[in-house]
Amino acid sequence: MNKVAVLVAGSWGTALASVLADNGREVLLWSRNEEQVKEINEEHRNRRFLNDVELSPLITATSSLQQAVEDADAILMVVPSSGMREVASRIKPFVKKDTLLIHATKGFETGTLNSMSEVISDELPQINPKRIVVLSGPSHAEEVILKCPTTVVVAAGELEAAEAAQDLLINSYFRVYTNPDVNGLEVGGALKNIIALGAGLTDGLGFGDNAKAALLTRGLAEIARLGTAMGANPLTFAGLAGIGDLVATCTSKHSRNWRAGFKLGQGAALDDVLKDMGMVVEGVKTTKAAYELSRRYEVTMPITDELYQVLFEGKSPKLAAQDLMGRVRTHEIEEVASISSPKWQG
Ligand SMILES: NC(=O)C1=CN([C@@H]2O[C@H](COP(=O)(O)OP(=O)(O)OC[C@H]3O[C@@H](n4cnc5c(N)ncnc54)[C@H](OP(=O)(O)O)[C@@H]3O)[C@@H](O)[C@H]2O)C=CC1
Ligand SMILES: O=C(CO)COP(=O)(O)O
Repeated sequence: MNKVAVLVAGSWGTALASVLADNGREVLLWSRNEEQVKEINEEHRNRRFLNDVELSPLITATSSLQQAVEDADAILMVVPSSGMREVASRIKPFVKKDTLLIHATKGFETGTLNSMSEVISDELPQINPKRIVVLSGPSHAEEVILKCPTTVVVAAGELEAAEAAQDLLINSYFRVYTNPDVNGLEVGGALKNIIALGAGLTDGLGFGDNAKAALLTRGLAEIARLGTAMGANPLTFAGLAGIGDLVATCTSKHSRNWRAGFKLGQGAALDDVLKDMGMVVEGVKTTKAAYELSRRYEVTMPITDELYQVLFEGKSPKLAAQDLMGRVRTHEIEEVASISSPKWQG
């Protein structure tokens, strides 16, 4: 696996392209922005997203999707969830059926409530769905690009596909685990952004560490409740794509979701916060998707419900916090009647 296409040249795509280049892969990094392509090729920089870090000469940028993917042994899709279907459908004519397809996007499709692997599978029917790999875990681009020690996890229906992705990406500062639980990784990766928005909100409101710990812990409980109803292994949420990513995102200055929540907690309006960020804040759309998924799967998700009302119905964050604290008293741990966890064959 020597040639890898990375779509797109946002912060996470560029950081993953650097990991691949450090592993000796030839990387074609696609962007729809000609100026960014020129900057990467001529100056080896992607200043808008990753400041002044120098990129490897093994990374070549292109604005042609065909050129990026047609000779690629592997394609790494890192498009924000809102653009995944469009980009997947545009590459369809050029993707061969044995290409390794990995995605590292954290979100669900608005409207259909499809996961990203379902969207990719719809648009690229030539790829065996069991060979679509999900990459998730606690991994801020700003730290990966500086080669800070990072651990992630990849999941696919076929062990061999997950191991191929592991081989492609693992190195001395980027440790990659495998897991058969595609649903668990996709639910954990997407929904932690809701809780990160909430953690930012509580910090913006001036609540303390107790409130943040409560939000992380009870947030994890509702993520696991929905994930399990969708067929995930509850233990996945005790791993990198669950508690690992929650800790990294809810406590980090790098997190766009935390930063957006913080500004909302200080009284800013959602539209202004998103405009100022200039980068993707997946948690906003994911709050809507999770609110709808909780109804589809008949799962109680009080934090998601309150955040939905704050983001989309003008509820005050303070009242949302009061309402969460004033819920009817309940047990901490729920009975789980039967769990059927995904497993690899053989
Ligand atoms: N940043 C991180 O540390 C991590 C991010 N992720 C996930 O990775 C995904 C991408 O996030 P990230 O790289 O941070 O986002 P950024 O905001 O850094 O960059 C997003 C990029 O996507 C481009 N883009 C958006 N929509 C389209 C489209 N329809 N077609 C083509 N290009 C498009 C934007 O281009 P333009 O500027 O032209 O709009 C921009 O270059 C998200 O799901 C995020 O949750 C996961 C782990 C870590
Ligand atoms: O997913 C991430 C870290 O694992 C990045 O989170 P943000 O999108 O909130 O920056």
